[in-house]
Amino acid sequence: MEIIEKAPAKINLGLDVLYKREDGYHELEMVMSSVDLADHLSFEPLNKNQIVIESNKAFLPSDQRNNVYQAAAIIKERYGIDEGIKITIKKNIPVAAGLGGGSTDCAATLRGLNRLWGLHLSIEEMIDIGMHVGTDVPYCLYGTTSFIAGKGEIVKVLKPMPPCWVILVKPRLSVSTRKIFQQVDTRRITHPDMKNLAAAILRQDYSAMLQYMGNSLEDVTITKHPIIQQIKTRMVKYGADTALMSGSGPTVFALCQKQSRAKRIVNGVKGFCDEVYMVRTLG
Ligand SMILES: C[C@](O)(CO)[C@H](O)COP(=O)(O)OP(=O)(O)OC[C@H]1O[C@@H](n2ccc(N)nc2=O)[C@H](O)[C@@H]1O
Ligand SMILES: Nc1ncnc2c1ncn2[C@@H]1O[C@H](COP(=O)(O)OP(=O)(O)OP(=O)(O)O)[C@@H](O)[C@H]1O
Repeated sequence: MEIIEKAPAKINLGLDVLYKREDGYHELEMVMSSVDLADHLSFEPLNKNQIVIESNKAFLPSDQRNNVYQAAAIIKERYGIDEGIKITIKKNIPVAAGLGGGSTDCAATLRGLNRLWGLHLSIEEMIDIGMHVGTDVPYCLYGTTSFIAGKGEIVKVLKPMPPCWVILVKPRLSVSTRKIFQQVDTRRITHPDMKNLAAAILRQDYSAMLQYMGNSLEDVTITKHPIIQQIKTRMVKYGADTALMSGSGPTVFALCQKQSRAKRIVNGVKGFCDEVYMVRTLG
């Protein structure tokens, strides 16, 4: 029997870093949503008691460095599963981009193995395993517009964000989330208002949502990579309602409501950046 799971990319409509915690991580408040750009994972039983990872991207690790491998290994150990598994990842989400690719693959693996092995794991158990792999995994397990707090483990589902077009632009550079957090000085960064952002989404108020969107990490990443600011400026010039960096970057996303305008933005950034996606929000 083969099982398929879809793993959608996330965007940060908002990200605020409150303070550095004693455990070295940062206390966050975020609002995340998912878009219809997704990896596809398939799960097949193996005769040998092994975890085998295959993917369409040669540069992705296939051993314990892969988030998918880590999730499968924890499940096998915790629940004493003596069965082998082959997991094939069709990677469509850009890697190390701020779009949560590794975390969403991990969440899809928890869902897939839960089904395949009939484990009946609760969402709390899956969140507990997921937090050992990545702090965006709890959100990805829900995968629907949410307010997130703590290190990433507290998820409060909101309503779906008001539907619109999302244009994703990934400049040709990779950003280390850990290094960006190391450079954050919480007294000097901006602190976007996540509670009002969540309230705007609950009211389905598109213009208030735009007003409260913001990302505390943007200035830190832009200082290292000014091209991110150039992409933002270009997208607004071509008609975006707003343009913001996702996560720790470097991907920038723009929002707009009209398809014709979304196409104009895509044409305006193509040539400047070659990795451009025009997608919809997920309901
Ligand atoms: C910045 C975000 O993309 C926002 O969505 C995520 O919080 C990052 O999630 P991720 O890519 O799954 O990253 P993780 O592997 O969990 O964390 C990478 C590194 O970011 C830093 N980190 C992450 C989350 C957090 N609440 N505080 C932190 O300081 C830590 O140094 C950690 O080692
Ligand atoms: N299944 C996977 N998909 C993508 N990256 C993976 C995976 N497993 C491990 N990695 C590693 O994780 C690192 C970060 O990749 P990922 O795409 O998750 O970053 P990201 O989009 O910036 O995440 P976030 O937005 O949560 O910070 C890369 O160096 C990559 O090699």
